[in-house]
Amino acid sequence: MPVIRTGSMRRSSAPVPPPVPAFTASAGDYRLLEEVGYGANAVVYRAIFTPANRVVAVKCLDLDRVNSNLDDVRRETQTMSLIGHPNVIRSYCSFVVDHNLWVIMPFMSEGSCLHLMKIAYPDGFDESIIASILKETLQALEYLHRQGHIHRDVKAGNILIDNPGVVKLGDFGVSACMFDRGWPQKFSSLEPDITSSLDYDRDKRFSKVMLVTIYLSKIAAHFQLKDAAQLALKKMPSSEQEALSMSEYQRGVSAWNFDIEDLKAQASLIHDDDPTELKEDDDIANINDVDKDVSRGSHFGMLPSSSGNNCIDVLCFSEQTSAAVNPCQNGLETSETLASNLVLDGSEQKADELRNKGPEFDAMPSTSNQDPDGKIYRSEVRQKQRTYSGPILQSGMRSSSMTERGRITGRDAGQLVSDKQKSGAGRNNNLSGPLSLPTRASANSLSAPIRSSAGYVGSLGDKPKRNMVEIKGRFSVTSENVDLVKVQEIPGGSVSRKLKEGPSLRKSASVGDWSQPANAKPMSTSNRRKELCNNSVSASVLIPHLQNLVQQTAFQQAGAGSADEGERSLLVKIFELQSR
Ligand SMILES: Nc1ncnc2c1ncn2[C@@H]1O[C@H](COP(=O)(O)OP(=O)(O)OP(=O)(O)O)[C@@H](O)[C@H]1O
Repeated sequence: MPVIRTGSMRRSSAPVPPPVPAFTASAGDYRLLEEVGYGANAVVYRAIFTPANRVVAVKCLDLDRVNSNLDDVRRETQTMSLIGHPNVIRSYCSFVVDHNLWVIMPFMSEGSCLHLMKIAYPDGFDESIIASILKETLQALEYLHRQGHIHRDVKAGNILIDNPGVVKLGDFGVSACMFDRGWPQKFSSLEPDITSSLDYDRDKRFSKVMLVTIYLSKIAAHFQLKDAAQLALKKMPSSEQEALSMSEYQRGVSAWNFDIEDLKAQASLIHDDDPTELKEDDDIANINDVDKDVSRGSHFGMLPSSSGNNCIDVLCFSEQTSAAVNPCQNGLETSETLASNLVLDGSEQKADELRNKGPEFDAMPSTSNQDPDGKIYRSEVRQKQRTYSGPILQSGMRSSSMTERGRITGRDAGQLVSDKQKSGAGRNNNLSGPLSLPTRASANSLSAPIRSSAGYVGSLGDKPKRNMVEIKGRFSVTSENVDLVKVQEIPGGSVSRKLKEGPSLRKSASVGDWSQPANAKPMSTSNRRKELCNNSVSASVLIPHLQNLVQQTAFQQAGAGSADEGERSLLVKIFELQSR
């Protein structure tokens, strides 16, 4: 039984392939063995290339059947022969035999993901396996997109696996070249409903986001096939079951619930001339560089700009905030420093707010008694804050390795995913793909809801435009992390209001007792600094947590429409947090 070993999918551990012999375009040189798969237009055989005694796959396309669409055949063979990427299957050569076109390609011994699921993983792959396969598949897609190709048929049956765990994307039968008829048309033909009337200049970043998301959602939906066991038993599904399966797939895809206008609006906020922005073509490539950035402290390879950019990058913000609220480690930075940072980045209003709250913030009561091991805790804070701020790195992803998490987490993709999550959170918590929502549904109180530039606020239907402008860049989170009042602004937030006003606040405050006591005396600057040094840890930890709780509760409320239930769950989560 084939085993997918996620670790073995790393290229470094893959054995060096033998040199490719000169394959000939002569049918006599190939001995067809067994049939290994078939699709709409082709049968695929395992075969031996006898001159070199080399195992290959021969895809026999029935030209009679594809007669009406020879262009597609030409495109497929052309594309495959030009491919040069370890995650994309290439063709060694192709030639016509009778009414068939033979395409000679590397033999992928484990077959397709669909095939594997049928025979060995009837309930679908584990999340870690999915993550690995997705990573490799995204690399393939990133390469293809750079070359101007759109695959248009990404599915489990077209993701092929070789013995040491090599993943290759195959089947270019319906792929499109962006340079053929102009980009927008091609892109529209990918997902006509979604991409009508795209303007290349305005929407190019959006397009990248869309492509990645569409692919992710489709792949994820495929990996969640639940009828694979039945197929494995070679039972034909009944028409009802087939319909059910199809609807499951469609839900898997549509659960992303694309809000095109919102995405376009966000895309248009990103300035391409910003030096800190990635080049357009580097967006997806950046996905692969995440690991390196993690070690440098910037998860997504997006560095914050101090020049008022509109970069949607909550992560980098979190870095600044961590620093700012950890004066012990980074020199003394108080609310004034935070405010300056905000001004630097063009968020004067937030800066003013923060200045006004400066004494409050600076004089937060001590929790040092409750945190005797403050230093260690503080160092954890930095890490945790980073994690919370990542657009896609949330609770479930934390359980898998940072490497895999990061690689699947592009800034734009994550942002879009977060948008989809926020918009669909109330309805379809389980449908947005195994990489995020299932874990989110079961998220504990510490998991950060995925955030985007548009923010959860907009997603809940309260003045999305205003919120988007407020939240763009990294400042929204900054102010929320240090400014508890911000929590109150969450719409539908009867819970948050209660959190502030009601006894539950007092209770939850016992976690870190971070609220300013009414009778607190003003402290001297040095005391305040010491206190801040101690308190900032709990404040920086607690506030985002509580905020996340509130967000989650707000999501739940939006879905369930039950304030009481949301409040109860909030209390439960606060209790969990407290006990940690
Ligand atoms: N190189 C290969 N090595 C091993 N198996 C392969 C290879 N290529 C294809 N297969 C198997 O054959 C099946 C059909 O191949 P392919 O998808 O290329 O055919 P198709 O007719 O283009 O299919 P579709 O209906 O998706 O268009 C795949 O799902 C896979 O199981």
